[in-house]
Amino acid sequence: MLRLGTRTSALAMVQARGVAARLREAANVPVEVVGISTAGDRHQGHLGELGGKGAFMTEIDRALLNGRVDIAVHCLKDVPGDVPRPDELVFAAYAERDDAADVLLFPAAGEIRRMADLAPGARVGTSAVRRRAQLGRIRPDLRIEYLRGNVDSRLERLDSGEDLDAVVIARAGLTRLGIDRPGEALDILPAVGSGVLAIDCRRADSDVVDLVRLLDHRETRLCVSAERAMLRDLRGHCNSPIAGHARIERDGRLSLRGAVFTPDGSRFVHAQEWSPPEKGADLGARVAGDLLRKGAGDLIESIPH
Ligand SMILES: NCc1[nH]cc(CCC(=O)O)c1CC(=O)O
Repeated sequence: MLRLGTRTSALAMVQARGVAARLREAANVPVEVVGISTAGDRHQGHLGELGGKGAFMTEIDRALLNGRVDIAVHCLKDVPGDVPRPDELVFAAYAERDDAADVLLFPAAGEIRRMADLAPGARVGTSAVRRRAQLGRIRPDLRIEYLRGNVDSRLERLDSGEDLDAVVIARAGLTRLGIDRPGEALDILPAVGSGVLAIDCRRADSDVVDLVRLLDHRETRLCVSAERAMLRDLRGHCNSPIAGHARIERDGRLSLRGAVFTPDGSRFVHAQEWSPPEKGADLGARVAGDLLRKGAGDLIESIPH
């Protein structure tokens, strides 16, 4: 029996049950999902007060390290790029990437269905600095309100009609939760790791690592290796508006686009490079180098954290 740990949010649980089902099918082993409450889920205020996204990781890492669970499932997007992972743990699989897009959603009872129809100064909810910055580039008039919490509570606040005209949510999250509502896919660069589930194991548990490897998706791993290498070299912190997205092009090469913004998006640097598919780590380093030469370091350092 394998025990699979994850956060207790509806999204985390639905993701974990999906991974458990795929493991049972691929490896013919019983898998039990264990919900683990994390500081990030318990805390209602600004994530920065807890030191950022790592607030979702600590308890789950501990449960893996002390043997309470054997496997953990994380949204890779929520795994900080500026803190090294524990040496004893390894991401044995990256599941095939789902849609990486960010979608703008509107109150269910209203008439508005497109950003172009939002009035000047309309209020848009998001907690992501990357979304805030890129919305600022498209529609500098919009008022961005800090909104975090699980998908359901964000949609509830939107639909209450009280104080928001739109919210930005990851398409992958909506799809996994089976939420089907009209929205507008935003033409912005996604977060590093968006739409990817990372499956964590104890490195020394070679039997478990071998089973979990059955779920690894090669193209996703290649893309992720480029995106994460870029993120690492940029030394971003949790308030850094950083975007990065890799893909395998039709000619078989791996491409990576990266960008770093000021908080309001008024200034930014952008880079894109290509490499052979197996050279993701080099590609990430090259794109980061290019961004840093263009001034990304100053943009990142000028933001308080
Ligand atoms: N930051 C929270 C979070 N982490 C991963 C997802 C969705 C799934 C994904 O992109 O992997 C979401 C929801 C959202 O950003 O709206």
